[in-house]
Amino acid sequence: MHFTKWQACGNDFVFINAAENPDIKSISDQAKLICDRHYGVGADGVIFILPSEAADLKMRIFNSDGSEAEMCGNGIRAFAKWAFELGLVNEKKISVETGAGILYPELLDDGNVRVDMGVPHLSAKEIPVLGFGDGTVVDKPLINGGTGKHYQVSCVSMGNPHCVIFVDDVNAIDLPGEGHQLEIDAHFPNKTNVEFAQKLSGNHFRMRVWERGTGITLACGTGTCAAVVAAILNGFADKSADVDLDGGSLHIDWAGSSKDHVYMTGPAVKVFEGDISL
Ligand SMILES: N[C@H](CCC[C@H](N)C(=O)O)C(=O)O
Repeated sequence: MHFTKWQACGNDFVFINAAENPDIKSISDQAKLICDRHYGVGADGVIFILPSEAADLKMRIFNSDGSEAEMCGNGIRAFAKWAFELGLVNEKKISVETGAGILYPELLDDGNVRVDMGVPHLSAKEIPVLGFGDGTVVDKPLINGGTGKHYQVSCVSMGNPHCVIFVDDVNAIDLPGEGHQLEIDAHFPNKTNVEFAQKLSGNHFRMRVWERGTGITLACGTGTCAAVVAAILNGFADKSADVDLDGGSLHIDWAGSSKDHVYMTGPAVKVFEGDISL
């Protein structure tokens, strides 16, 4: 099976063009093997490029544990560049059908990609999160069942669930130990991605992430969007922010109301192409 490997701020994916490999089910059933960094290609996830009746193209994303996610922010930037390179689209701004709705990535002249990520989802029901009431969930207490630590969490969905925690020093966090416990916390019926964010100055943040279904990654695009939305709602930033992740930086804009779209700008780079026998 032919694949193309992309990375976006170090979050890396095996891309598969369904036109060449139509048997999505048997391939996605092997996402765990494909993502294995010893026995497979090695990646944080597998992304399929598919035809769509509702948009220019359709994207499906599978985490390295084999679970399918609604959306991938770093992935959709690479998706847009690859689709254009393959000639599947002729415009630099395209529509992509995802589990988070139809989203609009745009190729910029500097090589970056700016994505209209749609609106953030803030009600407990949409995220989903249980036990925090039905209103907008912005800043609620949560006990980390694994360590007993008590965190104030901000819950935001970008189509996929995020639990954002603001701390004084992200480097002091035991990400392997705490990330997984929070990912599977009972408040999150669909589990959650976990972001630890630290305000550096002004609208500049540092963030580390434990991703649902993958674990620690060098960056998470939807997670960065969720963290900036939470920062703005908590009064830690206004309308835009630059976020430094382990693998690179992203710029996020959001005007601040639940009807305003979130915009993410960042890089995506093709690493190599190859073939794998499954
Ligand atoms: N692990 C995520 C999917 C990948 C999202 C992330 N890689 C991004 O860039 O948004 C989830 O299960 O919701």
